[in-house]
Formats: sequence, structure tokens, C-alpha cells
Amino acid sequence: MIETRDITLKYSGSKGIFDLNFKVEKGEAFGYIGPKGAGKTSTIRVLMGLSHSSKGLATINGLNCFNKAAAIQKITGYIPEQTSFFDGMRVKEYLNFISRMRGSSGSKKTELRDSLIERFELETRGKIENLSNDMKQKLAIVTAFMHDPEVLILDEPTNGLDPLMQSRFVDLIIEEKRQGKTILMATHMFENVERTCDRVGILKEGRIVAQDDIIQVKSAEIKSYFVRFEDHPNLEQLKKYGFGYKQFSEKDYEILCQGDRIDALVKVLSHEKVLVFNSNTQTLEEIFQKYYSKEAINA
Ligand SMILES: Nc1ncnc2c1ncn2[C@@H]1O[C@H](COP(=O)(O)OP(=O)(O)OP(=O)(O)O)[C@@H](O)[C@H]1O
Repeated sequence: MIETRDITLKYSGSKGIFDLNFKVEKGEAFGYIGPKGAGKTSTIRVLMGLSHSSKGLATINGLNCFNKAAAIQKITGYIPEQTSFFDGMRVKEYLNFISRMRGSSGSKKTELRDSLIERFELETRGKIENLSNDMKQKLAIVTAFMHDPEVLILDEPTNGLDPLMQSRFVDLIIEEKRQGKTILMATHMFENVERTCDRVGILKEGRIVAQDDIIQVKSAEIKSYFVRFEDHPNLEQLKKYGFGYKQFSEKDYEILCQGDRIDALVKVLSHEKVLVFNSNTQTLEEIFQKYYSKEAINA
């Protein structure tokens, strides 16, 4: 389990992360989302023991992230935002070196490593310095997953990957979650978060502004539906029950409905003959943008 209690890390000016509280339970995938500069990497550096928070406590499986960083690194797969390797080494040589350092070898681990190499089509023959950026990202993925860690801390893990590789990565995360791994994934790739994570924390200017179940986050927001009626509908009913709408023509409407009031909308519409009913579902990205809109700031 990953837990932070009031962690604060201040940089010069008013930048940093402030009083962050979140928990990622065993077997859960937590999407940590926010735009550039929101504080995702700073949080992750505290979790990996690479930065010391000035206040608060961060733990992974009960181990203090700062004092027990070495023990945490053994049980954790970490993908940093900026990958850095020993460039002069060959890829295979590097992977062998990391396995030895971790004391993680054996035929099962080698099998796992080779399956990851195959899955991500990692080029292993040459020197690391000659790898393209996407190959380096694949190397970071293989390095993070090959010791079958209990905890995964991933900072923009799909950086630079093409859509096919992103999709393979999503499948990998789903498999890891099924195996009971604890996963924290910082990203701006909302689609990947929607497909893999159970909960999200939305970070804004170093503070968590929302933290919830993905379904809850989405259902708390207003959804819009395109509705075509056979005849001019009874607008009084829509107004009476508080549904906003936009009229496109005599029979075509966009109706706005809070995620938890769908049942009431269906009841109102049951008095009309509906020809078309299309949901304009919001993506997590649209929801996220709301937290950055002026209204959200003033809320
Ligand atoms: N060592 C540092 N010294 C001063 N300011 C820093 C330092 N590291 C980060 N910052 C600032 O703190 C804020 C949070 O940065 P952080 O890298 O944690 O954000 P992020 O959400 O990971 O964004 P990105 O995706 O760009 O890395 C930014 O405004 C950044 O410029």
C-alpha cells in the first residue's frame, strides 16, 4: 500500500507540493493526473526517497519512503519521467547488471524479462546510447517490471510510445492489477487512466483538488445527451425537473443532466416519443479541464 500524509515539499516562489494526502490500496491502480508543473514528479520523487519532504510522511508497504528507500526500491518498479541509463553499456548487459544489483535472478525472472522484451519489441543487441527515445522508454518499462515488483510507481510511463505500444502497456497494467499489484501512475494520458485505474487524484498547483473513484468522478459531472423527438416535446416537464437544454430545431435538443440524475431524466422522457438518444459522454480529460477552468478555481 502507498500512503502519503500531509506531505509538503516547497521550492522557491510558491511552487511545490502541499499537504498531499492519498492512499493506494494493495491491488489498486491510482491515476495521478495533472498538467505540466502540477507536482506529479515531485510527489513521486518523495515516494522513491529521492527528495525529502519538509513535512508529512510517505510510506510504501509501511516503510518510510525516506529512511527505507533501498528496501522500497527492491519491492518497487519505478519508471522515472526522465530515463537515464549507463549509455556505454549494451542493453542486455544493462538488464543483467540491474538484476544482479537487485539480487533478482533465476529462470522465472529471466523468463519474465524475455517476455517483456518480446512484448515491447525492445532492441537488445546494441548499445544504449544508440537507442531511439521510444526504445529507451521501452527499456525503462522492461527494467521496472522485470523483477515482478509488488508496487509500481510510474511517471509518464507511455512517454514517446506509439499507439500500439501504449495499448500493450495498458494490457500489461491490467494484468499486473489482476495479480494484486499496487500501482500509482502519473500521466496526462487520460485515456490510459480511464482504461486502467480504479481511482484518480487530480493535482492542481501542488494540491489534490479531487480524489475519487473514476466512476464517481465521471458521474458527478454533467453529461449531455442529444435527443430527437417525434413531436415538439413538453419543455415544461424538463424545466420543472431542472434539466437544462439547448434547442437545435423543433425536435432536436441537447439535454444536460447531472450524472446521478439519469433515472429522473429517463422518467421525464418516457412521456415523449424519442427517436434518437445519444450520450455525449465526457472523457476524463474534459472532466479534468473543468478543474482547471475559472469556475473551478472560484468554486
Ligand atoms: N528542484 C526544483 N527546484 C525548483 N522548482 C522545482 C524543482 N522541481 C520542480 N520544480 C517546480 O515545481 C513545480 C512542480 O514540478 P513537477 O516536476 O513536480 O511537476 P509535474 O506535474 O511532474 O510536471 P512535469 O510533467 O512537467 O514534470 C513546477 O512548477 C516545477 O517547475
